[in-house]
Amino acid sequence: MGYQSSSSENPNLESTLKSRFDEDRSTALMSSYAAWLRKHPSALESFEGMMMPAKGKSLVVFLDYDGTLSPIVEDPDQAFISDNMRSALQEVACIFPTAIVTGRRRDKVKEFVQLHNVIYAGSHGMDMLTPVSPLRCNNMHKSGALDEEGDEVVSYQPAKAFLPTIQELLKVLKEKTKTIKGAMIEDNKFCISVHFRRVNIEDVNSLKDMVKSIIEAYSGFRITGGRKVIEIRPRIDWDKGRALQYLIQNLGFNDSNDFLPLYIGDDKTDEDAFKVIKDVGRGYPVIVSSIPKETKASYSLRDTNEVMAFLVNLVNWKKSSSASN
Ligand SMILES: O=P(O)(O)OC[C@H]1O[C@H](O[C@H]2O[C@H](CO)[C@@H](O)[C@H](O)[C@H]2O)[C@H](O)[C@@H](O)[C@@H]1O
Repeated sequence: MGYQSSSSENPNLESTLKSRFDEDRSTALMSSYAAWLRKHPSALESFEGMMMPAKGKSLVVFLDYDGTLSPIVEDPDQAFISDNMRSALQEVACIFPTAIVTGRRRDKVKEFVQLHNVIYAGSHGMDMLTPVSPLRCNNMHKSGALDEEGDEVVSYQPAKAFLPTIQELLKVLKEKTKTIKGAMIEDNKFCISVHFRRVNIEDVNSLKDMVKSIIEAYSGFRITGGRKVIEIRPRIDWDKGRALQYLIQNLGFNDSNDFLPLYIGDDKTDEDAFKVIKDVGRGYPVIVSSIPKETKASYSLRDTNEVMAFLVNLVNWKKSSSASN
């Protein structure tokens, strides 16, 4: 029998095997992504067909923030939106009623986005200011809150009664999680995020257990998950799906068959909004993902660059369909 060298005796063999393994893995990933794409076609590649039913109807645009309008980054405070994305969004919002529905606090996202003609629904829709009159297209870069600017707004904050306990919880979480390096607590006003993106992998479960045991003492709260984040929210029947329904009604579209909701999001919490659109039976739930994922969305976009290209397409589509009428 011939002698067969093992990979540990032969570093070249080891690296050949590794690169073959990597190739095999990326081929497998590519083919599973291709299979997933058949079920959730690219909203860019399907754009023309997708927009056929939208001719003559009002499109209402809903967008998540992190992972949709801004790329995922290590530090949540550095999740800036690019100037190009801002311009695309500004144009979209000039044509279609547009809302950003985010898990973050409303004022924080408004500070990032800096557009005046967009509705901001913060804390997973638990903090909404909706305009009484249509949003203006001038003065897009005003940075103050709508009410401070003198515009009439309707405020909806279904979890207001939880604010004192949320403040108490913030203190407890900040104090207790100090022992876990990299853990970060974000105050999202009506909910709290405990970030573990920068926590050592071996400490993540301890952090999760710690948060779980703290929240067990607060029966009015529940835990949900996002991208390397534990989210703590008041136990009320409200989520991004309910926020979408509220906004549709508030914008005056509820009794009309002539509107189509479009919702683009990347996270588990966006699934509630996808479900509402699926239940309505018309409109466009679009997931942002570069890997196959269990989702209720009908269409997909790979990343924030594709989201931007899609928004630009929307503007051009509207301009050309208006010109041909
Ligand atoms: O509903 P969203 O707008 O998607 O907000 C969900 C959470 O987004 C932010 O966290 C995520 O993005 C961070 C910046 O890219 C990233 O560092 C973090 O790991 C992600 O989970 C935000 O900071 C959270 O408060 C939101 O709950």
